[in-house]
Amino acid sequence: MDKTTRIAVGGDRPYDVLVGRDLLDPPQLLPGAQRLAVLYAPPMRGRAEQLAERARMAGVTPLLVEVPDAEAGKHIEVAASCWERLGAAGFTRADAVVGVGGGAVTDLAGFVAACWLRGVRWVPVATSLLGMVDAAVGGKTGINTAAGKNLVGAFHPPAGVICDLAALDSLSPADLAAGMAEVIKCGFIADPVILELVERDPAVAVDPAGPVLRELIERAIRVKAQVVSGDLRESGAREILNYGHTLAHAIEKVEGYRWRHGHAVAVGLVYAATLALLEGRLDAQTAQRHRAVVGALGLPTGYRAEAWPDLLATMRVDKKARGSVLRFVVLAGLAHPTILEAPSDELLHAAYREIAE
Ligand SMILES: NC(=O)c1ccc[n+]([C@@H]2O[C@H](COP(=O)([O-])OP(=O)(O)OC[C@H]3O[C@@H](n4cnc5c(N)ncnc54)[C@H](O)[C@@H]3O)[C@@H](O)[C@H]2O)c1
Ligand SMILES: O=C(O)C(=O)C[C@@H](O)[C@H](O)[C@H](O)COP(=O)(O)O
Ligand SMILES: [Zn+2]
Repeated sequence: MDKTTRIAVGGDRPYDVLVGRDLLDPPQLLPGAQRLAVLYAPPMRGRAEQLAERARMAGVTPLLVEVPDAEAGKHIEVAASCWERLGAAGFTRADAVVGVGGGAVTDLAGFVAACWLRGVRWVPVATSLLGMVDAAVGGKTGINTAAGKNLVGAFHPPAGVICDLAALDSLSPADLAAGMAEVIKCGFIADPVILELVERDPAVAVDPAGPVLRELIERAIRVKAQVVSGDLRESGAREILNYGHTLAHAIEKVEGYRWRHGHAVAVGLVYAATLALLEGRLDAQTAQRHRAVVGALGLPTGYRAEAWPDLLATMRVDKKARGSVLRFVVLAGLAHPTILEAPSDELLHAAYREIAE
């Protein structure tokens, strides 16, 4: 039997992230729950049904709720339809929500739970790499709107997080690579050992059957757990987890949410490094390391030149902006994140020209 790792997340409402194989028991994390709404998208139907069966065996009544896959599920109308289902089933504050899937489904499930009766318990069962290392941990929940990515949401910590490594066996190579973008983000902002493990052999690093991926997952979760333990509501330190995301979210919006989040983050990391290099804050070697690691994972390192005006306009509604002042997370050195306040449009554009295709 494979061992389960427990990573503690602190704060006012502490919980554990469980990392292991064949973990399918959210009711254990939800004592007293009588009903569980199990939200899932079609690719994870089998896993959701298995989980529902396990809940039934534990004396808990499951309500299976299928939602559209990926970003199509992070929509107010989908959330509203979930609330209708909870209402029809008479969900009370004793009951709970479980999201089984990638980051999109767990973001939606957390948001549905955050708003129902002003907040019921929830557990994300992360099935994608990105979900395990990032989306399921930390209590940020939300949906997209016409105005932008994740602009509506709530901070609502889960009762616990389940990362079932067995799920990764069926994840596509493109989604594995997307998850690696958030893993290396953690390497650049806080844990350079992550970068060394990836650089040693990128193909081995992303192999779910190999010896390295689990260590990378646990390292990335520890970085996130440590940051959010001290700053759930992103009043300061948590902003470092947004490294690469100012441009990434703009690319996602310009692409109509058809790009993978992790792919957009990959471009955003290279952009943020270039910005810091041109501003004189980051050395050329560390900036170049971004491009090399991102490229070695088969992730994109640039974006369309002609998209710049749209990207700049979208970045102005980034959550880190204050009034008309844009703010970027940039590195002043490896594992030394800082905030770049009010960069000029000339600097922003010059950095973009370096990554434009
Ligand atoms: N809340 C947060 O802190 C946070 C952090 C990072 C990202 N996010 C959000 O997470 C989302 C991205 O998550 P993602 O990369 O997991 O994308 P995703 O949820 O869209 O999943 C990608 C695809 O993989 C499929 N999938 C998931 N698990 C699978 C498995 N085990 N086998 C086969 N297919 C599987 C999904 O059904 C989907 O088609 C974005 O919406 C992003 O904004 C949130
Ligand atoms: O948890 C955080 O904080 C992050 O910034 C992690 C990001 O990887 C994630 O994509 C998050 O959803 C972005 O948050 P947002 O507040 O910019 O929407
Ligand atoms: Zn992200």
